[in-house]
Amino acid sequence: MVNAGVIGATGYAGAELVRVLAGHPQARLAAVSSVSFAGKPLSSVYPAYYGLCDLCCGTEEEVLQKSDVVFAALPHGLSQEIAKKCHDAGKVLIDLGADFRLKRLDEYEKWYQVKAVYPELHEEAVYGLPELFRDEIRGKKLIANPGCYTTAVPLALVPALQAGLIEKDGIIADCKSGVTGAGRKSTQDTHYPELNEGMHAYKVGGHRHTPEIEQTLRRFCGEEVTVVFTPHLLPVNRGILATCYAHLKSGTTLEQLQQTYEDFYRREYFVRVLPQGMRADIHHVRYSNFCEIELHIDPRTQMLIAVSAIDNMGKGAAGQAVQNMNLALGLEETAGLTALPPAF
Ligand SMILES: NC(=O)C1=CN([C@@H]2O[C@H](COP(=O)(O)OP(=O)(O)OC[C@H]3O[C@@H](n4cnc5c(N)ncnc54)[C@H](OP(=O)(O)O)[C@@H]3O)[C@@H](O)[C@H]2O)C=CC1
Ligand SMILES: CC(=O)N[C@@H](CCC(=O)OP(=O)(O)O)C(=O)O
Repeated sequence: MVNAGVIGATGYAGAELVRVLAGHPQARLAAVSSVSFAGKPLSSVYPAYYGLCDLCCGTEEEVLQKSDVVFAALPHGLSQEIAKKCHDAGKVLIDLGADFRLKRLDEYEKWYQVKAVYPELHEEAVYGLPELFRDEIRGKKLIANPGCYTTAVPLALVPALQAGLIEKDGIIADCKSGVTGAGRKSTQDTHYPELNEGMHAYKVGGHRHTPEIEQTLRRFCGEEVTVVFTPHLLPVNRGILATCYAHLKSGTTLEQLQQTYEDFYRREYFVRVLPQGMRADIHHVRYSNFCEIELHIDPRTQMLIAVSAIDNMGKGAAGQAVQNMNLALGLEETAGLTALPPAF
């Protein structure tokens, strides 16, 4: 059995990790931590876990001591010291935050306003998007788990980009997120009367996921890529719907695109390329690690429209983190992640 620990277990991503790990056949939850709820059972923070996971919230140090694999689900800026401690103690760290995602440290420092204190750890970290970088993740000890938008958008675009079926200029990612993406702390934007029955774009023209999406796309076309990324807040709990637009290279057909995506994801358990006529829907992937992709061509504008759907808490956070743990430890990649999404 693998001893897994969660730092920041009282947040949405941490609590979802606890739920996923509870169903993992080869992992046991060894320790969880919180600052605000120190000494209290996790089930007092999330009553759904009462009688099922009554572990008390301890300190970060306790998690580090008791775990072989540490998951950090903290606001950005807090994982660098944890990574250093895990490195020194030879433990695996899967960081759900953004501290190790950007390889260009000037970009990290600019977008997150944080100093990169251990450049060698940033160098060592691998980007945990298994469908795109699986071989880099196997056996590694420091894994940067991508965020929700930065998973949904590249999965929708990379097959076409790598195959040279779309232009790298003029890519647009128009995305909608459920409110759990904003974390547990309430704000004016996430306050029920102001959120319910509404929808708005936010951080337009400057969201910090933009350089992360560009970093991934760059790796599949070997050149700089600039993306227009616009996120919107949807009045639902879970889900990311990413509608991605790109100019087609002359002569590209829908049949060619469909075949390219089906071939690219043929062996991927978690990615479902939908046949023509089926719709990608956040409803179909809730509480799961699955991603659905739907493909269209607009013949008038000669653009690809690729729509992907994931659960921001699943494939966009905790599910993918467990998939990364499985890969890092040499376990079955799908272990603990095979439950069907609820049908309704
Ligand atoms: N929600 C999502 O869809 C996704 C989130 N992520 C990333 O995962 C991370 C966590 O996000 P999320 O769970 O949504 O956030 P929440 O705000 O829901 O939770 C934050 C957690 O961090 C802890 N925390 C906050 N400040 C500190 C501090 N100064 N020292 C120690 N612990 C602290 C809180 O613990 P306590 O207050 O109990 O001490 C809480 O457990 C973030 O980096 C986020 O960007 C990534 C992908 C998707
Ligand atoms: C709705 C909402 O606010 N979503 C978050 C993204 C959540 C996420 O993916 O977190 P990372 O920043 O760790 O990638 C946002 O836009 O910042």
